[in-house]
Amino acid sequence: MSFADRLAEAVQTSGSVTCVGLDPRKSQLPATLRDSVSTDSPDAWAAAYTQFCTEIIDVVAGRVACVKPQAAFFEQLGPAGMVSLGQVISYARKVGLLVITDGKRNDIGSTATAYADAYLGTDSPWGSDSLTVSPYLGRDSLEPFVEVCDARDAGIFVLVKTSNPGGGLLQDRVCDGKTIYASVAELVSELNSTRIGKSGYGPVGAVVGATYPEQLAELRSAMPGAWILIPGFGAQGGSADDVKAGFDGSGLGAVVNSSRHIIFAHSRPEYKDKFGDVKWLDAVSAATDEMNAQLRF
Ligand SMILES: O=c1ccn([C@@H]2O[C@H](COP(=O)(O)O)[C@@H](O)[C@H]2O)c(=O)[nH]1
Repeated sequence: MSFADRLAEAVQTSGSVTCVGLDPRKSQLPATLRDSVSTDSPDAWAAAYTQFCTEIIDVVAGRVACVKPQAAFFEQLGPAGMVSLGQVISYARKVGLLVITDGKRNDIGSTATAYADAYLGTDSPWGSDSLTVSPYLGRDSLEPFVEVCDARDAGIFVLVKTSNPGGGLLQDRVCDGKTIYASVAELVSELNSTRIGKSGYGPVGAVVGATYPEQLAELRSAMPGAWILIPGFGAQGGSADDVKAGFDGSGLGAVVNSSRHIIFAHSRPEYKDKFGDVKWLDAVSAATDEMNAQLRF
């Protein structure tokens, strides 16, 4: 089954459009886990990251649409962190969760093929269902990813309108009468045009931040066949109202990512007293329920 159709199925069976972001940070791990790291070595932290993420995965499996490990936090630990990332991807897939690896990769076409081969598809070394990619190198840098998506029923999410405050510096520039983000959206739609599956969506998705609700509405209409990954919910200020426009009439078409507000829920003021560090997994569970409830439109 194509990635787009599998994502639709994951949303329908879990009854959730939530994507849990797996962004482990040493200083924010629950004290119970942080204190178990006996030597300050990359290997020890990597083992803690694997434990942290797999325990979260156990709590959210079947209750959310997908997970999004952020490669940067694993890369911070060097090779040991990369081993941990591999373990986390494979564990999530084993328990039936779709994985979006957030690596924002891309390069010239021949190198893009190597990235695509590396990350995409169950038989690839990383075994991820999908990957975030940058459009900056142009169409010939995206096509190799799309070819691998076709061959392996995988997906990509192209950065279209990012959630950060400075993204507009380049993305909002007007060129040939339209914004750069609108031009990227056109490219996303073109690449999907011959690849739309049963769910009405193709393998080429888009990243659009919850922090730009007006542009999200514009981009939903501009890319009717593209799944939208919406980061920026929660910790970056995006709300349920802000992401509403990302969905189609059947409640499909978008998944909303929250990382810090779910995985570090034990330190949020509203959960701290009730759960604290000891019951950090209960805090993850409560934050997941809360987000699911907010996004039930
Ligand atoms: O435009 C973008 C693209 C990616 N991200 C990533 O999503 C998560 C957000 O984490 P929160 O803790 O929920 O803020 C993180 O991995 C970012 O690198 C994004 O925020 N915006």
